[in-house]
Amino acid sequence: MTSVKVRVPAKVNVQLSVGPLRDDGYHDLVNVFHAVSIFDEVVAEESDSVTIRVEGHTVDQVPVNDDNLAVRAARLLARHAGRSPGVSLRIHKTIPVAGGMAGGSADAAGALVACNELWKLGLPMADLMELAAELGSDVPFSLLGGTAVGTGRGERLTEVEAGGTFHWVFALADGGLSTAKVYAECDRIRQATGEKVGWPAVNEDLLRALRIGDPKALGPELSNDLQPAALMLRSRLVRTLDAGREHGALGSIVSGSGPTCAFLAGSKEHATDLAVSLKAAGVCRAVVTAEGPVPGAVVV
Ligand SMILES: C[C@](O)(CO)[C@H](O)COP(=O)(O)OP(=O)(O)OC[C@H]1O[C@@H](n2ccc(N)nc2=O)[C@H](O)[C@@H]1O
Ligand SMILES: Nc1ncnc2c1ncn2[C@@H]1O[C@H](COP(=O)(O)OP(=O)(O)OP(=O)(O)O)[C@@H](O)[C@H]1O
Repeated sequence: MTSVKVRVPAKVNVQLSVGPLRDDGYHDLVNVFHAVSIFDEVVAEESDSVTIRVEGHTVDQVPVNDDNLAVRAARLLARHAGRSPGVSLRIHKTIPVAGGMAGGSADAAGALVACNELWKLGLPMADLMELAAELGSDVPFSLLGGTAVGTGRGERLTEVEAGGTFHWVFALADGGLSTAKVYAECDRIRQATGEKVGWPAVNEDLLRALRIGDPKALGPELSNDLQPAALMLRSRLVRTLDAGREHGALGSIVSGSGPTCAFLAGSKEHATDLAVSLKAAGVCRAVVTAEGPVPGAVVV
């Protein structure tokens, strides 16, 4: 039986600047994405109907019906290509579920690439990117990978050439956070404090640090406008972030909508040491090291 396997990375947002709430319920962003070496695998096999199986940690929270983003991606692609959507999808999840690392988006991107190959559609990347944007704001980046600036709701991407490999430590939390609820909390805080919300702009110092591959310069530039909202909804993350700083992380930040926390290290050895310290501090469910940037969804 023909089968296609695709590997798709998680992301961390090294800058997430959130503009005002738009009429369509989304926010305009400056979203600097960075793909890291934590991967989900999507396997697509020929089938008469659409089926989905999900394996891995905390997969009980992942829908195994038409709500699954990978199933939605396969159906959307089939409709676009004017063919039947028959495919058997199997997902092996390593990216934390509802963790702020674009796990569902990764699976959607993986299904687009896998089905394009399985069904021999030969659609170009540009077409897949358009379909990806229909599925979710983070899905185009999961296809592209690397490092990129996202504008609009995060779906319009411009690649950034990173000048080296960055070493990261991720503190995974128990239980996820809903992305929509975190954005809503961000709006609530802004309204309550009367904060004036400006048009987001890319941080040029951050881009420079990425381009020259300098983690010491990148660390202090990491920023996430959703962090106060994530900390309000999950106050114990304050301790997690503090522990990273105390143990010498160059930068400590909530990843996207959280609750995963990301720590930047100066080298692979530094990342390993930091991971050991964070584990010992008992401030999270699990600790993983990863490096970035890595490519987006690829057939393996
Ligand atoms: C937090 C991030 O992960 C950072 O990369 C993304 O902005 C979220 O991307 P995503 O999970 O693909 O989100 P979507 O599925 O497009 O939207 C989920 C919900 O998040 C909110 N949302 C998302 C993107 C955006 N630019 N503004 C928003 O307000 C909306 O309430 C939306 O209904
Ligand atoms: N293939 C999938 N994998 C994970 N979650 C999925 C999938 N399909 C649908 N979902 C639903 O999407 C919700 C968000 O999960 P996801 O792992 O994408 O969150 P996230 O990583 O925080 O997203 P992001 O970082 O893009 O905001 C889950 O609670 C789950 O109900």
